[in-house]
Amino acid sequence: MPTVTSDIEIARAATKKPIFEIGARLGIASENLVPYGHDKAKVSAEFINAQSKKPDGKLILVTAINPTPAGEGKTTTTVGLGDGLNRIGKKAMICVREPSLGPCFGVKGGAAGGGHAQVVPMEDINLHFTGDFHAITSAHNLLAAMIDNHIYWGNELNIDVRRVTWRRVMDMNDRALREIVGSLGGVSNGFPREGGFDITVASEVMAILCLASDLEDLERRLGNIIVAYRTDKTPVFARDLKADGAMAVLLKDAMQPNLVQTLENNPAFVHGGPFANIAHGCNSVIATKTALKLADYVVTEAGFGADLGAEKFFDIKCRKAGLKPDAAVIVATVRALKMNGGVAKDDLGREDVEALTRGCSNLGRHVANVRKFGVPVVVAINHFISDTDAEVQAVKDYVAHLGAEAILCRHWAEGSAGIEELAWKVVEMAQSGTAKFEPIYPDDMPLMEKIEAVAAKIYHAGEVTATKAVRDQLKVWEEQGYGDLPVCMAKTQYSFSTDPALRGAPEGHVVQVREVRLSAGAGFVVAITGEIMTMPGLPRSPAAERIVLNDQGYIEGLF
Ligand SMILES: Nc1ncnc2c1ncn2[C@@H]1O[C@H](COP(=O)(O)OP(=O)(O)O)[C@@H](O)[C@H]1O
Ligand SMILES: O=COP(=O)(O)O
Ligand SMILES: [Mg+2]
Repeated sequence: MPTVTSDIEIARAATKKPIFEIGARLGIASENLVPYGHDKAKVSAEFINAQSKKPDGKLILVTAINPTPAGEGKTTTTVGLGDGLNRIGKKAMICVREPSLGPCFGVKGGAAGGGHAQVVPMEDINLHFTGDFHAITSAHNLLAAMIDNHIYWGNELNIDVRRVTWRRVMDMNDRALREIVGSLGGVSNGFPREGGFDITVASEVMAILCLASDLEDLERRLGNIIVAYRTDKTPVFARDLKADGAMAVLLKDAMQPNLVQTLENNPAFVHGGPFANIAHGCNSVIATKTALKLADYVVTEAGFGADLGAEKFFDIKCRKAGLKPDAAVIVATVRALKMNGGVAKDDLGREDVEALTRGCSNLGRHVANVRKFGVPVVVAINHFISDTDAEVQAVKDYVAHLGAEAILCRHWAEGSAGIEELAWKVVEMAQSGTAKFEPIYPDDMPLMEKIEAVAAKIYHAGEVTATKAVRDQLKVWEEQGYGDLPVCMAKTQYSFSTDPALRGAPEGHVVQVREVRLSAGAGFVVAITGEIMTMPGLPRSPAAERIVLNDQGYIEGLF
């Protein structure tokens, strides 16, 4: 097996251009860029507002099949495809999410792409970047502190201390903080109550930043956050605590998209970072809409498999932002197809065409699902060194039977030179005008029926179960005027079902909705199914154990 240069070594060897040059290629003058060093910058709100009259470029979504724990290369393929489009002479840019420190120091590692398809500087992007996540964490926890402080000083709003729904967040995996009791230690510390921490990427503030159209909309949405209920079950909003102004101040800079570049010096926005299993999983609307004004082709990603990220990209982000996607790329890997065909994680390196063909049922389901949104689909086989010709051919043959095309892509190993065929295919699809995007359910469908529509049409569930309390809560929110909101399904990323071990394309399974949460600021209702966690834990041997500074003070172990 040839030695593989690590992502961080490739990224460190990159010849980056000054960020002002990258901006100039997009028509962004230096006075409209706020530099963070020489290779990162935020784009000014004034410049963004001045682009509104320009025509939009074509919008391409990169999604995937149900992944292995390592991920199947959506971000890598988004970067590679952006480079590939520029290589064939198209004016293209990419929009991806900011990585979370949680998976970076936990299991999955970074989220800046991989191999010769990365955004750089990958260390900065995977660590503190431009501080957006710290700002989101601070804004979220300021609100939490103001809730307990209000209760401490007499609780004029008559908050029912048993019904505070706003938790705290931290951008790190820490199971010990999932359920805590705060304000212990006596009178001066306030009124003890149960609470807990979620990971920052699951925060409603993150979702608000990603869905807000500008600073005014951001502040309005922040004010709409429901933090608690009174004993008469009426909601208490962030604006009742006068927290929205200060939160917007903390988020002012974070609202501006971050401009960086790929290894091949092509422009990239990296902005916003919600996960797609516990949140909506898409980068910010403001970055995507701005990119559409600056480039002829915009390639963006949505987290995990198409049952999660793509469904939310279509039903939440596109619906609410008025975006009309022109094409979709479904990333498939031989390893994930074999895992969906029943092969154990440790045996994925061995050729097994039979298991792979069984696992193709997962790919076929995702192709059919994306087509239900009226978006044309192409499959990108993200080539891994361990793939055999027989396995790759089996995927191509299977996809051909679906009336679609599967294109072998070697961008991880070769950069843009390895993905030209996909780039040409995406151009053909986007220019064909065949896309007729429609969300999977209408705004005025009752909330429970929306959950049932996603479960039936996307997950192929046979039934959705929910307690009377959950159903009554949805009815109350409809009476309070939230019935037109989309739903955001919190579900395992490993299966169409709520059982992470049920791979492939299960039919007729039962989706149990155990809890619902109203994100009144973000503008969606979260339906939590199965055992999904909003604060992940660290694995037995976290990646943090291998992330160090070497003798020259350089970072090692980030991947
Ligand atoms: N073709 C490939 N060969 C080897 N490793 C890859 C390949 N594509 C992606 N990777 C690695 O797999 C991991 C997941 O890739 P990523 O693009 O983050 O996936 P996703 O965005 O779908 O989670 C990263 O560590 C990346 O470097
Ligand atoms: O929300 C999850 O994103 P990835 O699939 O890119 O890990
Ligand atoms: Mg990713």
